[in-house]
Amino acid sequence: MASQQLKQFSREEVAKHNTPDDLWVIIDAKVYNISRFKAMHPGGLSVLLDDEIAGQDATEAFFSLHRYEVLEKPQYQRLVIGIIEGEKPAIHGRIAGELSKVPYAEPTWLTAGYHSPYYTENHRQFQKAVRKFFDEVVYYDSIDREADGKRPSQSVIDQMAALNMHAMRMGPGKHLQSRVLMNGLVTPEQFDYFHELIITQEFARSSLRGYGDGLLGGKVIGLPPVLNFGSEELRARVVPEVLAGKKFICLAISEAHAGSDVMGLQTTAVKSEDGKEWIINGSKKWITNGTFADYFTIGCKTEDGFTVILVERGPGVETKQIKTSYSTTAGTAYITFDNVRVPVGNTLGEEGGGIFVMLSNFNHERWVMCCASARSQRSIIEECLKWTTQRKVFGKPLHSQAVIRAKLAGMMSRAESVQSWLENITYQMCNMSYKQQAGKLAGPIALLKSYSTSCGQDTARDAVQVFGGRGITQSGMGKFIEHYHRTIPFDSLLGGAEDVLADLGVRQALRGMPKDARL
Ligand code: HEM
Repeated sequence: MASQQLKQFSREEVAKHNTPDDLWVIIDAKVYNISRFKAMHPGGLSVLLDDEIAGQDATEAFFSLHRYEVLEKPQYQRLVIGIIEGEKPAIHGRIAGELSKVPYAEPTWLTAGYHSPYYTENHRQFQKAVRKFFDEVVYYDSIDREADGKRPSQSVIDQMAALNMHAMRMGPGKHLQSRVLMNGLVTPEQFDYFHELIITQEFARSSLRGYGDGLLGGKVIGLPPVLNFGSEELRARVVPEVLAGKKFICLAISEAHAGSDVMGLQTTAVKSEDGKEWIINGSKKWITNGTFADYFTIGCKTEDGFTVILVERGPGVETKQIKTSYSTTAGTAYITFDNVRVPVGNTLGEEGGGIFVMLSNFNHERWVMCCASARSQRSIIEECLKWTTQRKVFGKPLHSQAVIRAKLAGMMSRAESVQSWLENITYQMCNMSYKQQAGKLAGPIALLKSYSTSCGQDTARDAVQVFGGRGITQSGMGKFIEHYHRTIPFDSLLGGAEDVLADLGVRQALRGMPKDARL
């Protein structure tokens, strides 16, 4: 019910209702009758009967123990019986599509009064529309699916397809040609890596981690080899249905036997006697979206070395769910291939040229992960700033403690540095060909990925300290901190382990050392 239609009460009137059988409280100007609810209150009865709560203004006490969303639930909305005369509710929760005013909760380009050389007016309009879409369409599905572990709802996938969001998540390129993007807000020619960064960051902001990967993360990494190295026939058949969200694809490289050591993989592909088919045997592990994928972009050992092949789900392909520390909505799978026959035309790139196919894929994949990591860190800062402001210790807000402020300083500095470096690299990507990117950016992107995920891990650890027990509790005030802390190791492993990537970055740099340089 709108505030103006509510019955008005004076604070003196509310104060009279302070007994177990007749119990009212005021929260943010609204009057709640909790006489019947008190017995069901998850926090117990006694806290509600306290002299400072019963019949009193419990706003501060309430917000130091509950998230705003508790008040939004229909079963609790029903407890509202009126409003304090002459007052209006002043506190709000999430407002779909809006920018946050909490410091550091948005990157500087989205913060009032700050400037950026990278983003145009078109990027700004695009960001607004994308945020509104993710807040309205994705957020609640993300919470529900993360909880029940089912794959992202097809209705969300379809709504994204209608805006050509699946195509945009593949970055700029020919696959966008003649598509209407975001209801025509950006043309395929205008669409650049900053538009893609916006999609990835808005998505990371409004979805939980397992869901984030579940919502076609496999396509983001599994489709590029088809797009860039598949035959025309294969592309014409596979790409449209995947970008329409009708069929699902995943990238299957790592195995129980090997991960970063791609040459140590044991899945084999041998040619049939007539040379027309590959016969594939082996297994793959930790494959995102594998449980529901129709297509598998897989790395195999072949006579000439390492070859990437597109396999379609069919006889001999079996997928089993792996339970990881995030939800099964990501569809993480163990996959077995037993004498799977695939036309040789499904080879992606040259036979024996799989390493090149993989390497050219890695840059974009890792950059996407950096976009998401930078954005998730900000969401954690927002949670921490709100919590340390509303939580009182020794009669003062939690942030009055210097040790807490020191943790916040670390979080803010890390998020800002990751975003600034990311935007610089994104700008380079906008001005380089795909080939130039492979040559010049493989090192910097590897270093940035390693740096941003290690920043994320530091921020997760600090946030748990700031939230205390709530930071390890799956419901209530710290639920997003618990989730972040539990799932952050994914960021630091997917797309290359942190240490391996840091080393790759240095080795790439050393390759560019001038021979005549001396101290
Ligand atoms: C309309 C009024 C209220 C409603 C609908 C309500 C609802 C809830 C719900 C749903 C929870 C558990 C969910 C969660 O973890 O967030 C909870 C926990 C709790 N509530 Fe309330 N509550 C109300 C008022 C109050 C008030 C006035 C106090 C007074 C201090 C209070 C104290 C607590 C405590 C101590 C907990 C346990 C918190 C924890 O486990 O960390 N509640 N309440």
